[in-house]
Amino acid sequence: MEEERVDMEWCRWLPKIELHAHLNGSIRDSTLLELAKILDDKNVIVFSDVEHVVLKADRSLRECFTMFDLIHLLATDHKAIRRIAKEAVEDFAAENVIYLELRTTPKKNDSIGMTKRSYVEAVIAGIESVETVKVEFIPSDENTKKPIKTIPIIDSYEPKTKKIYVRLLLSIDRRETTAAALETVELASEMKDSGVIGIDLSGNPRIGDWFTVLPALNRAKELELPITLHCGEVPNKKEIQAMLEFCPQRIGHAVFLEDDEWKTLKSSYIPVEICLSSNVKTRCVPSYDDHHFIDLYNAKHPLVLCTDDPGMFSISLSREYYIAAKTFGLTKAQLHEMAMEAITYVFADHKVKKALEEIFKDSERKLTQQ
Ligand SMILES: CNc1ncnc2c1ncn2[C@@H]1O[C@H](COP(=O)(O)O)[C@@H](O)[C@H]1O
Ligand SMILES: [Zn+2]
Repeated sequence: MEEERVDMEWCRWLPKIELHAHLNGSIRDSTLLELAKILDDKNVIVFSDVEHVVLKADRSLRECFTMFDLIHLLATDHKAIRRIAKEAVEDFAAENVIYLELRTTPKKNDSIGMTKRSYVEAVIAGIESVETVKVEFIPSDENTKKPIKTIPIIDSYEPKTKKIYVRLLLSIDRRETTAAALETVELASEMKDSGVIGIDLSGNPRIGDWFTVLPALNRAKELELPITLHCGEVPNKKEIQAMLEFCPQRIGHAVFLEDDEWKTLKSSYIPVEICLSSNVKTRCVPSYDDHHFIDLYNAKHPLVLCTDDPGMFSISLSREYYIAAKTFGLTKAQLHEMAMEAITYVFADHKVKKALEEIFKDSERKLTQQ
């Protein structure tokens, strides 16, 4: 084996599983600027006001949510939603992401005839219109008898992976009412055969109340929809405890846990979606060196590296693996094992997990030959 050296190229080569990525946080800057130009032409916004906001590199957590309000204004209609969903899948595939759970908050906008359902249908249409890589989107579950949607590969574009599995999580925004959150959960259940696989709770962690969304999350449990919660992105002891007690299938972030909550988390084995750059860039964690990733990693706690918002933070999943390697001295074998471990935490069925295992077995063989 050659001298161990983890570089970006190797991290791109590594097959990866992305379990925490928000659709509207994954938009290319170039697309946001194009969408801004269209709205400028319609006199809805002033392009020059928006341009410097879009291109700003570092944002505090509060500034991120102001930015999301702007993004939601720019990517408002069904056409824009289709486009950003298509491009997001292409961009993840280009990083050799072989399985993507993309999450998004279904939005309603009466003035353009958008319902939560039509929003999700636009996302699905975008995913199905990807042409640069084969997309396995509709679950291949025998009971549904639905064909796997595959699209021929176009030669002119070279994605790292030849096939990407994509599933959708519907997000509840913490600003929503109980009724609105319930509507999202019912929609997710109705769209189970259309590629929707679970529920996420996200949004500005300083806004909203756990007990407002709890009835909807309980309903999701009843409907056997897997759940992931943004947990402890800001200090909120009561809420963190309530979330851990709720026992979701996964949690995201887990930054501001105190000793007793760490104990509860570690004994619960709830997998944690780790978002290194998101936490550092939003200043929730002071530096990569200070990140709780290494504590969980050393404790062999289930975890998966994720991007959160690759567009918003100008990052990629390959880069997150590279940062983990550089910051914590992880070897190629350790990174490969960590990437492969994520199979256990995906919400997709056994058949998909088996297929992912095969891909990692193959890359493991190649790794030993490197
Ligand atoms: C930075 N940390 C974060 N913490 C909490 N929620 C976040 C987030 N990043 C993104 N979102 C959630 O995802 C939405 C954008 O994607 P969608 O419109 O759903 O596709 C944001 O409005 C917020 O609700
Ligand atoms: Zn998130």
